[in-house]
Amino acid sequence: MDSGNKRVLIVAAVAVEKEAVLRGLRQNSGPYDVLAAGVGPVAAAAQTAKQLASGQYQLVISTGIAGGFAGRAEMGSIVVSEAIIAADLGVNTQEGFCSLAELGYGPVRVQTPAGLAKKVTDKLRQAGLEVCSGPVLTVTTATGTAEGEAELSRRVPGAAAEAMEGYGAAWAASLFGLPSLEIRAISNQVGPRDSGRWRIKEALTVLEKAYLVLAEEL
Ligand SMILES: O=C(O)c1cccc(C(=O)CC[C@H]2O[C@@H](n3cnc4c(=O)[nH]cnc43)[C@H](O)[C@@H]2O)c1
Repeated sequence: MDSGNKRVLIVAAVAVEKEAVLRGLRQNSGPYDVLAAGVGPVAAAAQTAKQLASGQYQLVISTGIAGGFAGRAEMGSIVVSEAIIAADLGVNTQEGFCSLAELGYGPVRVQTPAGLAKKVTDKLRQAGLEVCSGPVLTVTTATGTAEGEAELSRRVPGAAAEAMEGYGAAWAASLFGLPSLEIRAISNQVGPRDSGRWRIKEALTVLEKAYLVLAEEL
């Protein structure tokens, strides 16, 4: 991530995520700003757009913890987006889910520049982190059943993770003509709700490690 003379905006949802990112970046005054924008795509989009209006940025990163799809992203691993997809933006019909894109109302996907995704993935892997690069889904309702997980895997083959903000931040970035990326630490598996198996502290530690590695790149 060559920042040139422009800044990188890192958009987390909640304070503990923001703090983990800042610990990784060693709180120093590099060319980045870290926000806790709130939970969900609307909060992420609104806060990202507000911040980008200053015209100081070259890249937006949506970040935090996420659910991982089994067989793609296990607990304690990192997911780097190839694309950021609004996976539940559409209509449920008797024939099944129909996305906004299929209905002709515009995109539901923001592509991450391939070179950027590869560079970040390689860098994190070289540092010994377990990393998967793939589609990261944005949902407005977290998945809590095996059927829900199966349906999302069917809609987006190769889906690596689900979270609740990425598409909002990425859409705001695209309105300003900026590229975006999502970097998530996996705290739980997507599927039947079992909050006793969530590993939020561990995921926040992995998130911190990821930003320690990326600090030199930002
Ligand atoms: O209580 C629950 O069962 C529950 C299930 C999923 C998510 C939550 C949250 O309150 C977390 C929302 C927050 O964390 C991100 N996140 C982390 N894991 C997931 C997930 O599996 N699906 C969706 N979002 C997830 C999300 O980006 C929010 O910022 C509670």
